[in-house]
Amino acid sequence: MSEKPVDPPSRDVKAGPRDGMSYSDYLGLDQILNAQRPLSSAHDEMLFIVQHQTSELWMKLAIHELNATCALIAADNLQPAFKTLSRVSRILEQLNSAWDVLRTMTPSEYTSFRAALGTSSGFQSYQYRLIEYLVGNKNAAMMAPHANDEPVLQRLEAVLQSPSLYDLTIQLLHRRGFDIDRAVIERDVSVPHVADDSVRAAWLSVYRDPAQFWELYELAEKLVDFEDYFRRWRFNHVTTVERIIGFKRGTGGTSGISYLRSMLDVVLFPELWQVRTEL
Ligand code: HEM
Ligand SMILES: N[C@@H](CC(=O)c1ccccc1NC=O)C(=O)O
Repeated sequence: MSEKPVDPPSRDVKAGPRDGMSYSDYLGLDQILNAQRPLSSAHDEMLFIVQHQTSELWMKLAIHELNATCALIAADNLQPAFKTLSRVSRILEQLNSAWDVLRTMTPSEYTSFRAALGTSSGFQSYQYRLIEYLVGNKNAAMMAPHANDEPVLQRLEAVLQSPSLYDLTIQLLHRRGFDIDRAVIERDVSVPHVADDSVRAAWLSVYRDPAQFWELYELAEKLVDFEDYFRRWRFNHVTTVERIIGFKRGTGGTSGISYLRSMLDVVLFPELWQVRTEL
């Protein structure tokens, strides 16, 4: 019996001709695989570079999915928002597992090339800052490292001034009939949301009767999932840092461990955590 001929892959005519396009061309591997330029002869610097580059790629996807999630929630289109939010949590899981690779680097191995890093630091990751802003950890001061990069500054500023994932969720609660304080709906979105009784009361109603508010209940749990994974990322970071550089100051100019530990206290969706005590 002869085999059915395989159809050629479909082509997107908008993108123009692609004859002869290879795997490498499509993925831009020339750029990606030539972007590892160690500054020292230390063996482990390659690990350090690849670890950060892969993290930045996953962050790029997380931003793409978070932007989509925000638009979907604003449009009351919750089912697809659940999918994009789940994907973001899975990306964080990926980033969390990646710490296991970096943890194989000892303090002496890191010290052998740390000086080459100069004043560069993860503190200057604009994609990380975009994620923090998108999910509501707003702090205008964190734009300072990007003062000389106008396009990045504009992106950060736009997200800083836009409602976060949680602001949009609270607006959704309001649209679905919950009595949310006006001050919360009309708040200045460029600063972090502060826990509010009317929001907590709304979530309490949702959690007390999931069957009646199933979509909101599912959204709430997806948000808790996200924050849970994000907390794990922060914890993995601070623990790895302590293990590798102890209490040395950070290259980015912060106190290092004490600064990173203070970030463990950030609560993105406070009422969703508070409500648990009342159930
Ligand atoms: C040897 C490994 C690492 C060490 C010793 C380290 C150390 C530090 C320190 C000390 C800070 C505080 C800022 C400073 O003063 O520099 C920091 C911030 C940061 N690091 Fe790392 N880090 C490591 C790996 C990573 C990796 C793999 C990532 C992933 C992208 C990362 C992302 C960040 C981010 C985003 C911040 C800013 C955090 C915030 O402002 O809340 N770091 N890191
Ligand atoms: N802040 C780190 C340096 C560091 O980890 C780093 C340096 C350059 C690019 C990314 C980095 N990763 C996370 O902060 C340190 O103080 O050793």
